[in-house]
Amino acid sequence: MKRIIQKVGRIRLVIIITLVAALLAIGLNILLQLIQGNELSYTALYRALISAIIIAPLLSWYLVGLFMRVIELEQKMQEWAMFDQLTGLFNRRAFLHRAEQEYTLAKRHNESFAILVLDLDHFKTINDKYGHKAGDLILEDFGQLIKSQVRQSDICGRIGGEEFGFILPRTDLNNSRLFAEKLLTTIEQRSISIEGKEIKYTASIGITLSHPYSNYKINNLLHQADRALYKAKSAGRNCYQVANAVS
Ligand SMILES: Nc1nc2c(ncn2[C@@H]2O[C@H](COP(=O)(O)OP(=O)(O)OP(=O)(O)O)[C@@H](O)[C@H]2O)c(=O)[nH]1
Repeated sequence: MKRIIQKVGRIRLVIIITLVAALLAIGLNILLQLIQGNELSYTALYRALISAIIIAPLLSWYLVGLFMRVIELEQKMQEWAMFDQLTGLFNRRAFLHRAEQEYTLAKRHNESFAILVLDLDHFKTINDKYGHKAGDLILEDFGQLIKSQVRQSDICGRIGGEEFGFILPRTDLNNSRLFAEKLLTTIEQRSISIEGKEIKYTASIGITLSHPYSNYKINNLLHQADRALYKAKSAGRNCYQVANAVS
């Protein structure tokens, strides 16, 4: 039903239902008159047809509309369950789910992939200085920026307040470094205007790799990337570091 409504559209569906209702009304009326042994009354047929033509479009317009609203709400709920409202990226749960899928796939095909954890720098200071709304706007802006920077096959999500995770399939250390460098430069060049003030922000990144022969699970790999991120913060921020296990 859902697919039919989406494919046919509300107006066409209402016209189809009306035509079917009119035909049914005439058919049933003829059947009823035959069963009762009456002569075919054209006035009764005419009345049945008119009432079907009046009632069917109104009722079906209302019901199809109601059904479409339910479909829209269902789609919205699915989105809310998967995506972070502020950035439009995967939320933590969806990110971890997709990461596990990539992990299984990479193992099966004997491939490596990169895991990056990125954290916006001094975000508390930004919130304190410009207000929570400005912090939210930066997160929104960052979500847009990320979407323009990653490939369709990459997986990225907001895994904490101002922390983001990336899975780059079939990516080695060299290419992960290039990706991190490109991302940091793009972020650095970005500025957003809030109440006439130009605000700039930076980020720090931790990188690790998943090898097909290693037994590290996604959680272990995220911890490794987190530790590398911590090193990047200690190294002065606005930079990336690679986890000890792969550097
Ligand atoms: N505006 C806004 N702030 C958030 C959101 N989620 C987390 N934060 C804030 O992000 C800040 C994170 O602060 P810290 O963990 O101290 O980190 P930081 O200030 O970025 O410092 P470093 O990570 O060490 O560079 C806190 O003030 C949180 O309140 C959000 O959705 N919106």
